Parts: sequence; C-alpha cells; structure tokens
Amino acid sequence: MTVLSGPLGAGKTTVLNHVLTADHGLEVAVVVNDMGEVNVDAEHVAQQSELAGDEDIIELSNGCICCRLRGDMLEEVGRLADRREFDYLLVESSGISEPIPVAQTFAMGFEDASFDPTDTYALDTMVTVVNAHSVWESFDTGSELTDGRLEAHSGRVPEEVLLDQIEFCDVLVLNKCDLVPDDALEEIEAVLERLQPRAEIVRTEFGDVDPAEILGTGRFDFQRAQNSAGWKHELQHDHHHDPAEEHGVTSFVYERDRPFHPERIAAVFTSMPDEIVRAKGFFWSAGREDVAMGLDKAGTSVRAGPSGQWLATLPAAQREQYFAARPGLEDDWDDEWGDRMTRLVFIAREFDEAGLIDRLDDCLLTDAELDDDWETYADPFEPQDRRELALANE
Ligand SMILES: Nc1nc2c(ncn2[C@@H]2O[C@H](COP(=O)(O)OP(=O)(O)OP(=O)(O)O)[C@@H](O)[C@H]2O)c(=O)[nH]1
Repeated sequence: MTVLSGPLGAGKTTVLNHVLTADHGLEVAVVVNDMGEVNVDAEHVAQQSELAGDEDIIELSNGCICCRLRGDMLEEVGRLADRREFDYLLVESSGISEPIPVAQTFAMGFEDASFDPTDTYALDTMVTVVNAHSVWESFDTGSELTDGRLEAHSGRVPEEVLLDQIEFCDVLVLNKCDLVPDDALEEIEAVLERLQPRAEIVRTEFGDVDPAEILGTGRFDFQRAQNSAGWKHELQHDHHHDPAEEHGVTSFVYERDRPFHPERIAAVFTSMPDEIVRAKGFFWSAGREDVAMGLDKAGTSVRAGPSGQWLATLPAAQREQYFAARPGLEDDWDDEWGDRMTRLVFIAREFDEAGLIDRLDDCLLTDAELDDDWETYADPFEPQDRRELALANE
C-alpha cells in the first residue's frame, strides 16, 4: 500500500486520479480521508476513475486518520480486504494528517482495532505531494509555505504539519510545476533535498506521476523514515562540515556550551529571517537548568520552549544506561554542567550565515553574566508544565 500526504490543494486527488486511470495493470482500492462534512474528494475520485464502483472507495470523513479515525480506518481496510480482491491499496490522507501515526498504524497496527493490518497489507511507500507554486511564492514573499488554507490540528500549525510530511516520506511529488519557472524549480528542489535527503523527488504537472514512482517501490522502512529528516541528519553526523552550497541553500549546526540569556535569545528566535526555512534543535537557557529547551521553526512558524530532559537531571543509574547505549556521549560531559549545551540546525536559502552566528553569539551570557543569579532573569518562555511553547507566529 501507498499513503499520499500533503496539504490541502497540493494535488493529492489529482495524483490519485492519474494513478487510478493509468496503465499499470494493478487493481487499486482507495481510502480517502476528508475532514469536510461532505466527502467531496471521494465523489471526485469516483467520477474520474474507470475502476471505481461504489465499493472500491472507502470514505472516512469528519475526523482525521492520524488520530481520531485510526481504528476506524483499520476496520474499514480490514472489511475491504475480506470483501474484495485487489492488488494495491492507495490511501489519501487529509491535508492535516500527520504522517508518522498514519504510517505507524499501517506498519504496526493499532491497539484498539480488531484488524491487524500487518497480516494483509505491507506499507510500501509514503508519498508527500507538495505545491511547487505555493513553496515558490513563500520563498519570494516570505508568506506561509502552505498557502494558509489548512486548519490547525492538535495544537500545531499547518506549516509544522507540512514539514513533518516532507521530513517523513519516501517520495516527494513536486506538483504544479507548470506554474513555476524552471530555475525556481531547481531552488525548490535544493531546499527539499536539504529538508529530506533520502526522498526521491518527482516533478509533476497535474499529478502526471509515473505509477512506478509511487506504487511498489519498496522504499518504506519505518526506522529509516523516522531518521531521514535533514535536520536529524545534520545533528547526527559531522557537525562541522561545510557542505557545498547548491542554489544558495545551506544548512549548518550551531553548537555552544555556554547558556543563552533568555530574553536576548527569545528576541532572536522571534525575528529570524524568512530565508530560514527550517530550524530545529535544543538550547540551554540560563535559569532553566532543569529542562532542555527546544527550538522548532517550520516556515514562518516558530516555537521555542521546554521540550526535554538533560541527562544531568536524571538519576545516575538511568544516565549510565544512556552512556552505555550511546558511546561518545560521555566525552562531551562537563564536570559542572553535564550535557547542558546548545545544538541547533538551520536550513536556509540565500542567507547570511555569519550574521546569524554573530546574533546568536551575542545572546550567550557574557563573562560577567556568568556570575549573575540566573534565576532572576525574566523568562519569556512558557511555564514548565506546558511542554510546547509559545513564540508561535509572532
Ligand atoms: N495548475 C495546476 N493546477 C493543478 C495541478 N494539480 C492539481 N491542480 C489543481 O489544483 C486543485 C487542487 O487539486 P486537488 O488534487 O484537489 O488537491 P488535493 O491535494 O487533493 O486537495 P484536497 O483534496 O482538497 O486536500 C484542483 O483544482 C486541481 O485541478 C497542477 O499540476 N497544476
């Protein structure tokens, strides 16, 4: 089976229709998840598809298959498998579906569901369809990557969901290429490659993808997909390399073991230039030695705040387990501060890297400030009891 993800209007249904009517010799069943009251998408698919009789298309409306409808989705595809013979299942997720739980549901099943998909289905390819035109416009004008037409979902903004969809997939279909000049397409692809180095990128107009690019590719692997985000790649590999720039797209890791002044760093985070398409990682904010702060910038949306634990705050026995599991971890240990430090990845286009590094360095505590009582600093980040925090969309 193949799952199609991507924001509203990117062209998922167009791709689906193209594949259903293409000549690939496979009998394809379809699941469409639409958030609307009326399932417009499924009607649309049914009209266009020669294969489609009533029973070929399952509609799941009024909920999202990444959360509320996980169990319903499995039960429906279970019934489908009992009822009919077909070769391949195509799932079109709603624009706001987060791809990881959807993939998890199919690859591993879901506790509350009576149907175990792993007996019948094999998740083969996670495809994300992106709208080349809206990405291009966002580069030009600094507007949102998603053309703002998605609703927020589980507290997240559309651009965060889109970044998840890009970072967790096997194939990226860059659709609506007819609306964008060729040289712009190269830059868009260069950014997508930075965000997601592992995915195959396929350019399409009106969803005219070769079915072999998205059906039966054998590309999906849960572990690999989960680790394939460009920012993870940067964090986990040589931090100090200077990759060749392609079309002005750079990525770099900022690493320091001195804490930030909370107000100064918050000011920088809320005013990061639009050229920074993605930023991710953790940082040390003076006065918050109890918690690792996280930074998450997806397009124009920025969040920063408490997001994880320093190993230094764990009981010694538990910490030893981490050391045992991750050789090298102990080497960076500071006698006084343990693993508290900052490590942030930035992926940006046409961008003054040295300028940003200077701005970040200006946020580090000065030698004099190191002697301050950091607890007295005003803290612009959300309180501890809320994991996700708040600089969103200022
Ligand atoms: N110019 C242009 N228009 C396209 C292309 N692909 C799709 N469209 C149009 O874009 C609109 C949205 O396409 P859909 O396939 O419905 O998008 P979707 O991702 O399924 O959107 P939802 O189902 O609403 O979430 C339709 O009017 C399509 O005709 C393309 O490559 N170029």
